[in-house]
Amino acid sequence: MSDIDSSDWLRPAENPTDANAAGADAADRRLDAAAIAQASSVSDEIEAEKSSTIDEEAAANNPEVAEAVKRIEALRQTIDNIDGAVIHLLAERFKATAAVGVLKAGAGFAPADYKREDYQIARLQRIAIDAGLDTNIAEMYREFVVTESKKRHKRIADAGGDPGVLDVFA
Ligand SMILES: C=C(O[C@@H]1C=C(C(=O)O)C=C[C@H]1O)C(=O)O
Repeated sequence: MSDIDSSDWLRPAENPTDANAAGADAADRRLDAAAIAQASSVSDEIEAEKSSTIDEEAAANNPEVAEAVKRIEALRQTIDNIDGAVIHLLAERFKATAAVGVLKAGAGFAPADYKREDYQIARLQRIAIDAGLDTNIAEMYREFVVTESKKRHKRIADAGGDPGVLDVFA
């Protein structure tokens, strides 16, 4: 059984510095709790807005709307393909990190490796900039997957290195 306390590995973000600031340390780019809270309050606002269902009927009497509907439908097919690919990639990522969790539990390593995380933060920021992606999105993605992966490492360690406790380990 692991005696690792979650406060040792679920490190709170240390710094509210703008994630886009050039030259900031990796630790400065970590999302802080306030940024996460702000992002979720914005999504609550969006949630509260009205929703529209786009369908052929709405476009029936207006060729401009009909054209917009056609383009939205084509873009949605691309969006659906991307979402499917992302889920496949996440499945593979969590299988790999679960396998790392088994090795760490066997070797007596803690779930977190902050040196590795700092490398990942800096790398993903560079990739996001090159790709034209908001660097906050890259950091939100990283924060999500790494936090989930460490939770699973802890579960594996608590189960004596048994990955059977996870539903994602193939
Ligand atoms: C998977 C690992 O464990 C943790 C999870 C990481 C991840 O999900 O990429 C990265 C570093 C660690 O804090 C690892 O050490 O490689």
